[in-house]
Amino acid sequence: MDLKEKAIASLKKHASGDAFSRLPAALPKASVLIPLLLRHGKLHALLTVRSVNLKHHAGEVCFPGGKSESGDTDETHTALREAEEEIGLPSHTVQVICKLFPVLNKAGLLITPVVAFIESSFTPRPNADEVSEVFTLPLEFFTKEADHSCYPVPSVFGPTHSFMYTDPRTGHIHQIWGLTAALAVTVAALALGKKPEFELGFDLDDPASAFRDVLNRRLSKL
Ligand SMILES: Nc1ncnc2c1ncn2[C@@H]1O[C@H](COP(=O)(O)O)[C@@H](OP(=O)(O)O)[C@H]1O
Ligand SMILES: CC(=O)SCCNC(=O)CCNC(=O)[C@H](O)C(C)(C)COP(=O)(O)O
Ligand SMILES: [Mg+2]
Repeated sequence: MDLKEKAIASLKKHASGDAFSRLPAALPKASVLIPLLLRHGKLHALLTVRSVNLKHHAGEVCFPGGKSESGDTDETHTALREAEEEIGLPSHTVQVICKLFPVLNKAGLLITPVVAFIESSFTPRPNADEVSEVFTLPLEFFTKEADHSCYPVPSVFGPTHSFMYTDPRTGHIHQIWGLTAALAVTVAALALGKKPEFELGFDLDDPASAFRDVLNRRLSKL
């Protein structure tokens, strides 16, 4: 099996399917698309830098995504629609792999991560109202200790991860932390089938139970 097929098989084992579609309907929902691509024979992930003019998370690094709208048929539709709006990613060129476990953020938004492969040749067209920059980086970056640090503040699971990535194309230094870092670390570990050099905070063979525990704990506090 090649790299991509291996990643797909491994990610699919952790698909949440529709196990969470019966959560409290009143919860506001959002989706993020975690776009993977092959570049120079390696798996890469695509991230965006949010416009400094946004009300929430201004200037922060995140995956394409946003809040669910009434016309969306499901979480995947939300993720694809948002990615098309934010970076001009045509939905029909996207190979959706699976949905992962939803996470509840501090604002009470239930966020479903949707993992997908996009074409290696994709050229982003960022919508300047929402996105100031788009970059890709090797997924294995999120398994390495070199540019990683940890804050003893609880995040999605375990402590808050933070990475400093220097983009060799632009020289820009991006901080990737919090929710986005937690998702990147999870997808890197699952897709590459590799434990990170730092403490992951959950069992790589059974991330579902860790995610379910975190979600139930958060839901019980609502
Ligand atoms: N055309 C537009 N111009 C400026 N901001 C927009 C916009 N469309 C959406 N937004 C804002 O962009 C943010 C992300 O939206 P979405 O959920 O669709 O990704 C939201 O703001 P905040 O994140 O500041 O609340 C939303 O209000
Ligand atoms: C809660 C944290 O961890 S903040 C730390 C770093 N920032 C992030 O990880 C960005 C997290 N936010 C997002 O991904 C988006 O705002 C999201 C919650 C998906 C909503 O999308 P939208 O703001 O409408 O387009
Ligand atoms: Mg958005």
